[in-house]
Amino acid sequence: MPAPTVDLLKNKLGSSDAPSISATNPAFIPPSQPLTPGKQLPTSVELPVLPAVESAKRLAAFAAVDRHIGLQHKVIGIGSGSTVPYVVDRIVAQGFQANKDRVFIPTGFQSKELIIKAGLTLGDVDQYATIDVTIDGADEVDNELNSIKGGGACQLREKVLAEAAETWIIVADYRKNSHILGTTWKQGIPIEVASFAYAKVLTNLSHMGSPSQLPDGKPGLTLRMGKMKAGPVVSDNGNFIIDAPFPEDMMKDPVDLLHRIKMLTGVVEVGLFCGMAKAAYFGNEDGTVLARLSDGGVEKITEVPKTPELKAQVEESNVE
Ligand SMILES: O=C(CO)[C@H](O)[C@H](O)COP(=O)(O)O
Repeated sequence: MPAPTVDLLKNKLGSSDAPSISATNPAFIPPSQPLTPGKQLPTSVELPVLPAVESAKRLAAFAAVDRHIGLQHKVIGIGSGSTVPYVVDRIVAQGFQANKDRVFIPTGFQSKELIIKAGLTLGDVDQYATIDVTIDGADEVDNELNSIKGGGACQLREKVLAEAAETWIIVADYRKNSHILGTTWKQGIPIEVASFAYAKVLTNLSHMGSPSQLPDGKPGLTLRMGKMKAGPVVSDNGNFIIDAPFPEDMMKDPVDLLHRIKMLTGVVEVGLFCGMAKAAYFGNEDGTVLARLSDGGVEKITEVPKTPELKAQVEESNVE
């Protein structure tokens, strides 16, 4: 493993004259907390008050980091979306000692920026083919912890990092917790395609049963178009994105659907992640977190501490 940029980390994480920048909001600069061994540890951290859904995302992210990112985890995958910045915030809150010899692998432009702005060490999956833990968001999660991903058009790298990870964890708010995929995420399965092949793949998907219009009159099978940009969305990998909804009876068997779509020539990756997650954490509006595990176990976490316990443990053990 290459040596981490300790000086950069110290600046961002540990020194009192360089306050850490919040990954959630780069413009929010919390009071600096010296993390130097031997200094008194802060007992609590004031977290910004957030709207209910944001607070739910933050809780899920904090609980997942606390449970799955320990000192032994040195190569960590960072997913994409609006929940993941809280994952980075919590990792940063574990402190300098915990982070100084870790490397972080992004799933796209957004998470790369998060990693860099947090002062963490950036790596890539071509350097680290095996990742200890990847934590990522999801657009919807079913009973079996299968998920739809790609709302942010990052599903190719997200799936590579999910597959490379020994442990892949989902973080989301309560709205993503479903029985059957497509119940709440109605815009369809995000499919990354080679740009020149999009028209052929659209035709293939239509023949497979993806409707051009939804029952409520909203658009069905579509090439995803840019906002504030004329033309289609182009992924971080230079490809187009198709959103393909399917009827409920087809969504009930996401593994079969995944295999059928993946076999279409021109498809690069499908935003169906089946049988990959070890656990999913759903933050609730009431301040609790629902953890659903791949073995079918369910746990309600009633309290997520403001400060990660790991930070105190590591720093206490380093007190001179
Ligand atoms: O798959 C994704 C990006 O491609 C995201 O993880 C997914 O869209 C969830 O995002 P958010 O946390 O904003 O709900």
